[in-house]
Amino acid sequence: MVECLRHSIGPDPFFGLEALLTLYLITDMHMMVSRPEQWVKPMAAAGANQYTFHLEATTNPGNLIKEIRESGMKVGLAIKPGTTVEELAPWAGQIDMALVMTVEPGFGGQKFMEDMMPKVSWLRSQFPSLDIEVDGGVGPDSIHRCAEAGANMIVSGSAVVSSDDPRSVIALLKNVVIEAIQKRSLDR
Ligand SMILES: O=C(CO)[C@H](O)[C@H](O)COP(=O)(O)O
Repeated sequence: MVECLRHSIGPDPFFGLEALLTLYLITDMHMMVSRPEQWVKPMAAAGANQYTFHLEATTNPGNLIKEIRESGMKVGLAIKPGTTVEELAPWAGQIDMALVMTVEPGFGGQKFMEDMMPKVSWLRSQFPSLDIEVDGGVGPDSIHRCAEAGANMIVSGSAVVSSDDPRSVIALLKNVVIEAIQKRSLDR
């Protein structure tokens, strides 16, 4: 996953992105930008596989979903902590991944917002096969809550890079999520 965050609106491209994307086989672009419409074609041309935009950043989510699909990418839809899951729900049947932010977009190292977990649980109960991602403050202390709530995709920055043993942190995060997925499928 590649995160793109811009604080100002301007004509400058994401310099060097194409070279970066060729290094990865699967890339999900998390576009924490205003006017996400303007980057759909450039990201598709650069080789992105999935384009995740913020519901708060567009006035026409339906049209943007269509544009992303027509550009040959999968669709991710993200919501900030202040946005309700009911606002995302009407689009859930048309997207590949819902991203529930557990910090305010901006920078890594923030505290995990546990009170976002009901959004994840609700989405999982309503959309059993939807990819649900959690992003922000996720690490060994919070991963169990995310996995139990139903997240099957995790973004973790600080917890991994600040560890003396990043490999074991990644393995732990992965195992907790896989175990929760297996448990859910047995319970069904
Ligand atoms: O996208 C973010 C903020 O904009 C995330 O919080 C970040 O990328 C993940 O880092 P961390 O695990 O340190 O919260």
